Amino acid sequence: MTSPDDRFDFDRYEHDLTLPDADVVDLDTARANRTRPAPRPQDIRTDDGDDSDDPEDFESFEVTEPPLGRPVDPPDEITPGFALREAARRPLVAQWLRSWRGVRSMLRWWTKQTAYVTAYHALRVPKYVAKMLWWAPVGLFRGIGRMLKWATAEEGNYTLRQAAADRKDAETWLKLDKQRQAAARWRWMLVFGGATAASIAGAVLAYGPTPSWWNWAIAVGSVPVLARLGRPADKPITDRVIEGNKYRKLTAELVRRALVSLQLSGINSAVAKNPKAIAFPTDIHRDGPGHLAIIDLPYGVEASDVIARRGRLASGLRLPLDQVWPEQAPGHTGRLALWVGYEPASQMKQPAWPLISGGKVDVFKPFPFATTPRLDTVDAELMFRNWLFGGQPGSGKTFALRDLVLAAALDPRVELRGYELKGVGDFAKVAPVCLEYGNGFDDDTIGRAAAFVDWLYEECQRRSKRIDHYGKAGKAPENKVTPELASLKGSGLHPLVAFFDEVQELFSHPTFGKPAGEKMEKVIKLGRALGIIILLGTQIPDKDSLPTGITRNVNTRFCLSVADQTANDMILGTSAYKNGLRATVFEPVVEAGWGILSGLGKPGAKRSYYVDNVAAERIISRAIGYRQKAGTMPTEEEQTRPTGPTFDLLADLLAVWPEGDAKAWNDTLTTRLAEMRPEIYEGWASEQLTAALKPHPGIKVTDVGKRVEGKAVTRRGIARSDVHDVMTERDRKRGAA
Ligand SMILES: Nc1ncnc2c1ncn2[C@@H]1O[C@H](COP(=O)(O)OP(=O)(O)OP(=O)(O)O)[C@@H](O)[C@H]1O
Repeated sequence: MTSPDDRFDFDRYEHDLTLPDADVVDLDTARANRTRPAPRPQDIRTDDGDDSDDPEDFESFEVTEPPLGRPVDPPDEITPGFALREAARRPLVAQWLRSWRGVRSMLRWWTKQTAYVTAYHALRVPKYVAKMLWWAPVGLFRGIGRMLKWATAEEGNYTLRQAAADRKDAETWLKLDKQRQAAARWRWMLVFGGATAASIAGAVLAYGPTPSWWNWAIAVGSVPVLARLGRPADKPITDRVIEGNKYRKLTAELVRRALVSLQLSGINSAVAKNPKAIAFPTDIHRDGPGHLAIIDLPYGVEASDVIARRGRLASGLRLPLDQVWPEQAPGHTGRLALWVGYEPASQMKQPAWPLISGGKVDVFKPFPFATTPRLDTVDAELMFRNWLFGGQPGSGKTFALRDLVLAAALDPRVELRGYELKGVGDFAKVAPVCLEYGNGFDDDTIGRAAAFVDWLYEECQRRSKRIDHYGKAGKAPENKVTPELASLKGSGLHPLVAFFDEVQELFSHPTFGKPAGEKMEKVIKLGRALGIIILLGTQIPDKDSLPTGITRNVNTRFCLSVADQTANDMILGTSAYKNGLRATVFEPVVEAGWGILSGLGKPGAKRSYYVDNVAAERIISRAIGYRQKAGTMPTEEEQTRPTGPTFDLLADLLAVWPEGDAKAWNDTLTTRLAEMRPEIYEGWASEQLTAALKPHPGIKVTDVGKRVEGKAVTRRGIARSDVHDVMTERDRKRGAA
């Protein structure tokens, strides 16, 4: 049977198949010219001879790789120059030796560790001595036994001789025995020599004229050695210093294990395919009092995914939570910086605040405010910033807020005004340099705090006119307060720091809360460029206690320990928790001062400097000195002190109340008040009394009807029981404070 190909007349149709413009190619030459790719192992034939020339061989055929075209889309390969730059070169000098801070923290850690180990063992010396005395005799006999065994030179040789005997190899056996005898000869000589010398030394020590401390010195030198020889291998003389959790030097393996233990599918599936999917672009190295690992996570895994699982990571490393500090590393979102301290942060001693011992502050420049887990200093700024401090009771927000107020006090240009609405006097030390200061959570103080917010708004308006004026004069190029304008006496544009601690008391107040919140939002928006710096501290971050308009506009936030995600995000902003900024990991009281600082560089965990009342007093006395020199110390007349009212309206009202009346008209009351204290109440009408009673929402000003000469007359008035109740409550609160 013929195949279809056999029936085709190639010669006849050849010219029809050749295209006019096409080249006629000699296929044999073209094939010969084609560069052959290297054969793959499976293509290499093992039969001998050149089969391609064998016309009889129909089963074998040449296998060549299909010719590869040019890559359509060449892979982005790292160019050699770039790769070289990126290559992790080992640092010439170890990282920890490069900075004084690194050396210091290393030495500090080492000294601390050595001191601890020394003290630990020193306490146990009696126990060690008893153990040594117990095991030393055993060691003596064991040592003699070992020496005798060594002298016979049987070790090793015996087995070889036995093997020769088994093989019936007499010649080898004799050679080996001869060797043993030669070795044993000089060993025995040494043993006898040593034993004689030891006996003589013993006799001299026992009966000779040697001082007794020699005996002690020899005992101290030899007993531990003998005890070491005598004790069983599993019973060390000394106790282990560290059990369980301890500092572990970070290794790539440890980090990989911990990351895999997070159960992040992106990490686990990548590592299952390629164990090197977790990469380390630089060596793990010492960094401050701990080790730092820079980690490139598998493709698609974000550093924030890991940061959000800090607890699991610490578990994977078998370390306490506050020893493990993952952070986003610069470069790309999948690069993680994992710092592991030598010891938990709660046990690391924070250095003292540099501003306690000396130094002025320029609010236009950064000053130390906090430390990182590595004990690096974090600088804060005040100018053109508003701050929000949030945290549950005992988180340390008042102390952190006070640090900023103390720093501001050290700049004599700064005007300080503030309210502490908790009423315990945390800011009392700062009061002497404040132009306005209030302390308490009674309606009176809260009312004044609200009035202060109104005043701040008016101050914004005044300042904006001044800025406009100086801007036209070319002295405020960006229509902002400049250091020159701030220092210019009489410019009215000096920095003004207004602080409100426990501000939730103000914003959640039934009367003043809403308007104060709205005004504060405006002040925060307008005041920043005008040199007005608002510092707010709150413990209840919900929309009533802290209007969202305020949180949105505050540019610097310090979120200390909070109970839940909602509180966390109220302070740090939406999605902060999701992005791994979680102040919920800090424990109140135990980790007081720790929080997430955002708005100043890279957000992360920071601990505010701890300044106690004694140190605060020292700082303020220095601040008073600077202010007196600069002529900016507020005089007593200038200072507003709402804590001790010069008159007590409520008490005065009760004193002048018309006998037997449950309700009284405002007019009647103001007339009687003016009679009693004309210096204060002279000229008061009904409206003044209504306004003065505003801080006391418990006293309702209503229409009160009375009969005057037989006719019913209605005027604005109040009830005695309201005044009485509010006054009792106020006095009770004051007593508690
Ligand atoms: N940076 C810090 N380092 C160490 N301890 C601190 C630090 N800050 C505060 N503390 C301690 O924590 C305690 C509570 O601090 P603080 O009064 O500031 O907390 P708070 O959050 O304002 O709590 P509360 O609302 O109950 O007043 C302080 O008495 C102080 O001893």
